[in-house]
Amino acid sequence: MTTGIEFDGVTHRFGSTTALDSVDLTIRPGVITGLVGRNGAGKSTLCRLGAALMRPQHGTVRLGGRPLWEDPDAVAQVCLMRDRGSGLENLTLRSVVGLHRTFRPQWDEQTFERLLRRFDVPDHKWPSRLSTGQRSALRIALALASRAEVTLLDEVHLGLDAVARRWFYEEVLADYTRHPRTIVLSSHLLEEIEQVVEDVVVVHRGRILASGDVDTVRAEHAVGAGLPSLTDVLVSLTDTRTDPQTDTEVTP
Ligand SMILES: Nc1ncnc2c1ncn2[C@@H]1O[C@H](COP(=O)(O)OP(=O)(O)OP(=O)(O)O)[C@@H](O)[C@H]1O
Repeated sequence: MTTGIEFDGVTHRFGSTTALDSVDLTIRPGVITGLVGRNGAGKSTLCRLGAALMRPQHGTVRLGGRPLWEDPDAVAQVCLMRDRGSGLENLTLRSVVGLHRTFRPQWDEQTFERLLRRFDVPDHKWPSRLSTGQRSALRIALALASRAEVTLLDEVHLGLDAVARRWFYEEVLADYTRHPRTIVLSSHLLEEIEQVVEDVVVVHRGRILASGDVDTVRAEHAVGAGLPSLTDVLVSLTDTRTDPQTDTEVTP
């Protein structure tokens, strides 16, 4: 059985910044969801709360209906991989793999080793000595081989070159097809993830402006003939400018 994530009235602030504002959202179980939004929209905050890295200040995050923060078993079902701050830098590769072997019950060593080979990641170096793209590939290999019920990939592929990004999308789809589960891809590369995701969530200034299956969200924002791209949708929802006459924001 696959598990989804529910955010129920979640508000989270950092000082005077409201990163998430009364968010009600369901990430459907067993689906690949794209999490999109402009810089500072709240995507990483959603991911961190979805992996219980932080406790929501208001509201509840649930995994398969169970409050996540209070439930260590549920937390163990979530794998969040980010482009930074995952602690890789201070460990040897052997220790990193050892931790995954211990704490990820579905850990698949063969998949991990195959992905390191495909992305040409040297396995004799400390993660801190890898290039940016090699470190991204290592994180991707760790996340996919973990086979967690819920996998959150927060901008994890940004360091990859164009060819490696194509492999990344192939690998995510292939692994998902063999082992269907809930995967969230947070990314600014909208045209690329559009090929891979089934659902999309648009976040802006801590609020959810649109969510649902990609074609429905695109159809809801169609202007003329044909469906707009996800970039068009994001622009139409968030491109605010200031009117110099009134000093107020206008949306085109
Ligand atoms: N640790 C923190 N301390 C203070 N403010 C923070 C912290 N983390 C996030 N914020 C603020 O919360 C808001 C949401 O940030 P978040 O990182 O979730 O956005 P994002 O959508 O992931 O952005 P980006 O696409 O630029 O990575 C931003 O205004 C950010 O400055």
